[in-house]
Amino acid sequence: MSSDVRVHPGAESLAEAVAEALIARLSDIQAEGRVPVVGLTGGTIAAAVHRKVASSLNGFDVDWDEVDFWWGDERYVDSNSGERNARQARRDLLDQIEADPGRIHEMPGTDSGLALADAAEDYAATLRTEGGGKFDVLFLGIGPDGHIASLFPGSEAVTTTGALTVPVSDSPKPPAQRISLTLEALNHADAVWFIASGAGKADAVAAAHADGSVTEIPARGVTGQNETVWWLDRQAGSALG
Ligand SMILES: O=C(O)[C@H](O)[C@@H](O)[C@H](O)[C@H](O)COP(=O)(O)O
Repeated sequence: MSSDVRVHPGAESLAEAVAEALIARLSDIQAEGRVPVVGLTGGTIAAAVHRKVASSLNGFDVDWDEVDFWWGDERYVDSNSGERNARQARRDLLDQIEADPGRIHEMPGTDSGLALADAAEDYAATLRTEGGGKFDVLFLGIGPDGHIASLFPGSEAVTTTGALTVPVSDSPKPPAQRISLTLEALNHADAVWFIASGAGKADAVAAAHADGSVTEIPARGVTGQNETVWWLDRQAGSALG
């Protein structure tokens, strides 16, 4: 896999660099007269990026009312649960920048009353009808096992084709029930920005850059249509050759 690897000294400088790059990208897209589409992820480094975006003075360059936000995966729990990726993103970013509620496209929670499979299908339908899916920037955290979104190694979800979303009922990382975009859907993104920090990610990052099975290391299976960037801190990049 050929991709752009950008290594920063630590989590703080990494989060700051990613935040500034996102702001610049969104501002450029708006200058072209388009509404940018962003795919968010969960995790600690994503939360740090969200806080940096919210506190950046350059954030004034972006018209935040005119940005669409989606998620690559979500935990299938109550939509008010603190476990939700969306809850974290709202608290650290979306509420701070006063994003347009009509442009925040959360995955359903259990309080929707939908069965897991129907909830996954519901999000796929929303992606189709509301023009999502063609992300300008799609963020992906990576797990120490090489998972991205809620596509875990060896799971059926990794090999699902012909669908935008997949219900995950047996996630090895709690909670067990999740909704994830499929590899096919993730691969529609214009730019894919992987973000990883800390020594615990070093082996997964190196494995993602090595040839081999995508089922074994799902992170091997996603590249942007135009750009793939691995945003790392020094520790996360320490096992790259
Ligand atoms: O739903 C989840 O469990 C998380 O979203 C998860 O997929 C996360 O993105 C990665 O594991 C990286 O997380 P950290 O940055 O916290 O290690």
